[in-house]
Amino acid sequence: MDIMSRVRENEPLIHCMTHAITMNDSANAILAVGGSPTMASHPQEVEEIVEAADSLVVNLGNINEERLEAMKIAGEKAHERGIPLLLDAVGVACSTLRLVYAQQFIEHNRPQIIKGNSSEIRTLCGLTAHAHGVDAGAEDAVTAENFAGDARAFGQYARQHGAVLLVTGPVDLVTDGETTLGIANGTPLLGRLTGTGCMVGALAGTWHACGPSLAAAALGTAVLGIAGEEAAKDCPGLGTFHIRLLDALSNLTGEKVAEKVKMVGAVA
Ligand SMILES: Nc1ncnc2c1ncn2[C@@H]1O[C@H](COP(=O)(O)OP(=O)(O)OP(=O)(O)O)[C@@H](O)[C@H]1O
Ligand SMILES: Cc1ncsc1CCO
Repeated sequence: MDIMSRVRENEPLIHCMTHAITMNDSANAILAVGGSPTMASHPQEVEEIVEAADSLVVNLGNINEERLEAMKIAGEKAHERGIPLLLDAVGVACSTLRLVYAQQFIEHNRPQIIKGNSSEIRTLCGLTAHAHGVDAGAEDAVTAENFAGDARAFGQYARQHGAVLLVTGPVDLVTDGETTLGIANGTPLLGRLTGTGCMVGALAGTWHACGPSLAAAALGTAVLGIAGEEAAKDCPGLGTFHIRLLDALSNLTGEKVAEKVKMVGAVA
């Protein structure tokens, strides 16, 4: 059975620690593909909640003191239990606080998937980056021309940290340092709606409960990209796109994804 069907059958419990800007969209994305979301972030209850979870997503967007503390407790619990753990490194390219926190989180808790846009992942890898706030700078985008070089640089970091890197943008790159996948699905509308990167993290974290990290990461971005393409058809504007994105997500199957996925520049 494919990972998408396994999630629909098992309804895994996904603990998704994210922020107000994207909380509702992330919970609905998880529900749309068959997962069961919890979103709690109180430091005094998060350990108990992660104890019961099948997968943890930690998103560094819009942080505050309470979330920093709760995400630390949750990350340690997930590591101790050995459950799937995804770190979404939102904002590490524009905030030293988040960068240092992410580096320590990765060191201590060994997330199996580390996600970010191209500027965020370049920053984590110690490469020059041109972030525009929490968005990626155009100069940092993965393209057909720089794909092989980016695959090498990101692959080295992935091997060193025993993690899959999930890098989003017009072309997405997923690598564990051995296998690198390029995924070209999507629409520019996804870049104009806030929180779509966070939805990719929530989705990858959901499939992470029922499948290997590389496949879960690739599915996360491929599925949002394909859903975006469906939602963009004859779309009058961003508001309708937002609603149709959820419609498309809830209707996608593994077969449809296999038919629609656009792989580019795969390096194995
Ligand atoms: N110009 C584009 N063309 C096609 N797909 C895109 C484009 N821009 C973004 N996407 C898709 O949108 C999704 C989110 O990627 P993006 O890099 O914009 O994340 P992000 O900057 O972290 O987003 P956010 O800050 O809104 O959460 C990915 O699945 C990506 O493939
Ligand atoms: C965290 C954050 N800050 C501004 S927009 C946004 C959501 C996407 O990253």
